[in-house]
Amino acid sequence: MQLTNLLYKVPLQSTSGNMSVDVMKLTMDSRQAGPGSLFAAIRGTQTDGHQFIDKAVEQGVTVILCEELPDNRANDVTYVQVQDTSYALGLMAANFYEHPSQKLKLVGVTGTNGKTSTATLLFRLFRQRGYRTGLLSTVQNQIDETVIPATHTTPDTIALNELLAQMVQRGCSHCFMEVSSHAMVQHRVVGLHFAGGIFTNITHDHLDFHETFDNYIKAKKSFFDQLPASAFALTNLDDKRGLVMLQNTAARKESYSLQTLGSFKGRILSEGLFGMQMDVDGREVWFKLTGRFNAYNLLAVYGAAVLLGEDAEEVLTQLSSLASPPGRFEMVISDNKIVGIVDYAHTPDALQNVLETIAGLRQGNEQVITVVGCGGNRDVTKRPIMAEIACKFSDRVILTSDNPRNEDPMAILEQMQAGVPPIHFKKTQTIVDRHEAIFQAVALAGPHDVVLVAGKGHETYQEIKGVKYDFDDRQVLREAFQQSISEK
Ligand SMILES: CC(=O)N[C@H]1[C@@H](OP(=O)(O)OP(=O)(O)OC[C@H]2O[C@@H](n3ccc(=O)[nH]c3=O)[C@H](O)[C@@H]2O)O[C@H](CO)[C@@H](O)[C@@H]1O[C@H](C)C(=O)N[C@@H](C)C(=O)N[C@H](CCC(=O)O)C(=O)O
Ligand SMILES: Nc1ncnc2c1ncn2[C@@H]1O[C@H](COP(=O)(O)OP(=O)(O)OP(=O)(O)O)[C@@H](O)[C@H]1O
Ligand SMILES: N[C@H](CCC[C@H](N)C(=O)O)C(=O)O
Ligand SMILES: [Mg+2]
Repeated sequence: MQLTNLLYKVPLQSTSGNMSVDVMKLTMDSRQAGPGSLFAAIRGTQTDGHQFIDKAVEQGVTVILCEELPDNRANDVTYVQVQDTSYALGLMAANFYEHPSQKLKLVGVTGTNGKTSTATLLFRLFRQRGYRTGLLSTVQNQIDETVIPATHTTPDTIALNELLAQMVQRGCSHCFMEVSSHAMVQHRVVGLHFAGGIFTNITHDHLDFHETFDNYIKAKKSFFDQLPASAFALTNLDDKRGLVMLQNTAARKESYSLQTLGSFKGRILSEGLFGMQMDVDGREVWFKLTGRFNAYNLLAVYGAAVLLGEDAEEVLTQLSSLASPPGRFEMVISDNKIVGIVDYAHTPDALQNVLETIAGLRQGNEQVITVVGCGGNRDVTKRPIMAEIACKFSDRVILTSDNPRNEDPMAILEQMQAGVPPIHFKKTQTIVDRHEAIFQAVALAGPHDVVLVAGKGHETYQEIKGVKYDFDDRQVLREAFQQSISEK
């Protein structure tokens, strides 16, 4: 694409060099830059992309997009200076891929918890309704039946537009995507046209990145601030910040609630381990998902589908046949009836929701044994809180490693231990090795007891010092069940 077309609507500060060059590829990584490509220098959290401009030039790059022009500029390279490279790149990626988001109905889901669940249920629902559909999620990206591995909850702006363009090419009419708070701050969705936005909830997370809760709220809210008037903005009225999110949006304001009157109203009638009965806008429906948090997700999915023009009754009938997404309250039951639950609860709020759901499903004096850890190189403030919640709602707790990444696993566990109230010391154990921790939990369990393995959900690896080792909580649970039965 001609550089001038690529720069359509991009606020420029200055340019130098030939502006009638052709750009074949966009990249923000100098290691991927070469002849015909445009390298965008982005100031990151680890390093500053501006440091790699010379390297990109050496590799024969055609255009440099930057916030600061280098003093020594190459004659055969075009330099474009903008105020904010990530923002400019967002607009340029949309131009480069010819605005795929305008050629399908794109719905974004934001919030601390429930994005993957909501987006995945919407994706499955719309596929079941016969639409070609796309999904961009933490677990995986999908173009109809084709699975494309995901590296982020929200892909970077270039990958994102490329994926959307592929969806359009494959005839998709809808795409459901997660919009993380990181994505908002880094302008990953800046050039996109949304048909709708959904807010799930907001609780503490990612304070390592956003620093204050206020910044985190602002990041989520900015998604609704940028929605066009043609879109719908569907919010959770029962969340304290539900209305704040929509304060400045131009989009049509819609809401859902389990507690008050919203555009879409639901009520849980009964709950069991294998599903729940709800009243949704006056219709009684049985869902295969359980837990109050899933009642919210289902209501959001139903509301969004209706706002996209689908028939309410048909939507509810089809929703009732859908199962939970992978690693979200996923059950593995042993031959002797120990109930294993693998859940991606990696925030205090999610952990509490899952444990409260389990507590609500208890019928007698079954024990709840929780295995939980916290990821390294992530928000440290949640560590003691998650340990405290685990203790409060469980009979036994085994603190273990999640993805330690580049931190010392024992140091993370010490921060978790600091949250364990003295009265719970006796029921708490610390086992660094996650495999061993799961085996120990199963060894402690008897028939009908619940073993909750929290934090990693669908993940099939454990990341330790830059290496991703094969690890699947569901698989390890199955192995532990087998061993416990053969020993008994
Ligand atoms: C905190 C964060 O979001 N980091 C993302 C960010 O990295 P960064 O800002 O640290 O980048 P950096 O390493 O400082 O480098 C700055 C720039 O120099 C460039 N560079 C670097 C080295 C080099 O040799 N040449 C070069 O050009 C880099 O490509 C980059 O453009 O930009 C990178 C390139 O797009 C991302 O891969 C990286 O995601 C990392 C892997 C990550 O873990 N992100 C997580 C925290 C994240 O984004 N999570 C959210 C959701 C979480 C949730 O909702 O629960 C997500 O959307 O996935
Ligand atoms: N609506 C909800 N409210 C609160 N907790 C939820 C909700 N939906 C799911 N959860 C809990 O949060 C966990 C993560 O859910 P999900 O993967 O859908 O969230 P997410 O927002 O996509 O998370 P991430 O930020 O990691 O992408 C689930 O395993 C469950 O424990
Ligand atoms: N998208 C989240 C996932 C956290 C999952 C947990 N298993 C961890 O590794 O901390 C993040 O990148 O912060
Ligand atoms: Mg997600």
